[in-house]
Amino acid sequence: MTDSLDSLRDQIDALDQQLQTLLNRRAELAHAVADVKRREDSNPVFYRPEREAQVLQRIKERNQGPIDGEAMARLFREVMSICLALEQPMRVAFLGPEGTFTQQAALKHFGHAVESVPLGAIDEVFREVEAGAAHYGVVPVENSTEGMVSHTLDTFMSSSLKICGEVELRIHHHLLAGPHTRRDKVTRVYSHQQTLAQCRQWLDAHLPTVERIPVSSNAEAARRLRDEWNALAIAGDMAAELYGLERVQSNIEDRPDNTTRFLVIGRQDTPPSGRDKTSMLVTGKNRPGLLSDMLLPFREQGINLTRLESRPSRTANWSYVFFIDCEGHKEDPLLKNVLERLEGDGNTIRILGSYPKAVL
Ligand SMILES: O=C(O)C(=O)C[C@]1(C(=O)O)C=C[C@@H](O)C=C1
Repeated sequence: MTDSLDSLRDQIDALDQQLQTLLNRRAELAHAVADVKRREDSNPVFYRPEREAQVLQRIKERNQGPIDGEAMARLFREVMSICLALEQPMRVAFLGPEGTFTQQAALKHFGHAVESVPLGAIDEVFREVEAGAAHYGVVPVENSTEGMVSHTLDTFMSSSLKICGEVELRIHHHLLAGPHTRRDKVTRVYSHQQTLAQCRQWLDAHLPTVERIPVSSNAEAARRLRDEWNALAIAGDMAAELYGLERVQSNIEDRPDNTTRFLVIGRQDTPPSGRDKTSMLVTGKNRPGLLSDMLLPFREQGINLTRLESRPSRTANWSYVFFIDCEGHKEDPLLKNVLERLEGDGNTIRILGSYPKAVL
């Protein structure tokens, strides 16, 4: 005979009580961990990205369902966010305004117990963290459709901050209307330049005569609709919700796998987690074969490169800086060997950071 509704609810109540007790016990242990950190270090680092990545990865691997592994990991992400806030309240700066995909990425990575602080430009996020006004920052670094965010790469060249983590976000763009929008009188659509480019084919097919106006961010595009009657905007879920906009059409991005990668920046080095990446800046004397010689040690040691970008070095014309991402941690023997080889060949290397691969 199947259980009655009341009996099932009684079982749920009993489990909820156990879960509540266990979660508070876990929080007590987080407090104790914070005490150990304070005893061991006069300038303790409470946020441990390598530990969080290990916890979340293990949650996903051992999950038996029926809750989906990703959903279970997101649940524990929030539990750890609350535990970390008990150890030390966190301020995380991000490329604003409120409602940007960067804020979405910051909350996905740190959970909702952090104080997220919107700033107007990428270099302002770096400065906020450098000044100690925020513990960490989150900035966009590349999009699968439009490529790299050059302002982020350029800012690293003049910053001492380290990369402590990465976040990958599937990007869905929606066509939005404001409370005063007259659908039959629309003459313009607002969005960030990259977003307009990522929706180019859809706009050509559906709004070919509507003027496309780039603004500083998708959230700013959404914000403008509050006061305008002849405009539409393209933005994501958070911006639509934040500014109370109506979805005219969902998911208008040209590429369904459109993903943006974000970097977490801070002032700490991150120990190995077991599933890491390393980002570095490499410069060398401009000569034929410079780049191929730079890449040879990686191939010889069997280390996979995940990104390679070049940017003008700004020190001399036609002199370039190479941004290289590879798998592994800078403490790994094979990668250490590669770095020694590169320096031995006369290149200058600056490790931007070794950090856990994105788990969520
Ligand atoms: O293990 C630690 O170092 C903790 O502080 C505990 C904990 C957790 O809740 O599991 C919380 C914050 C850290 O970023 C990592 C993990």
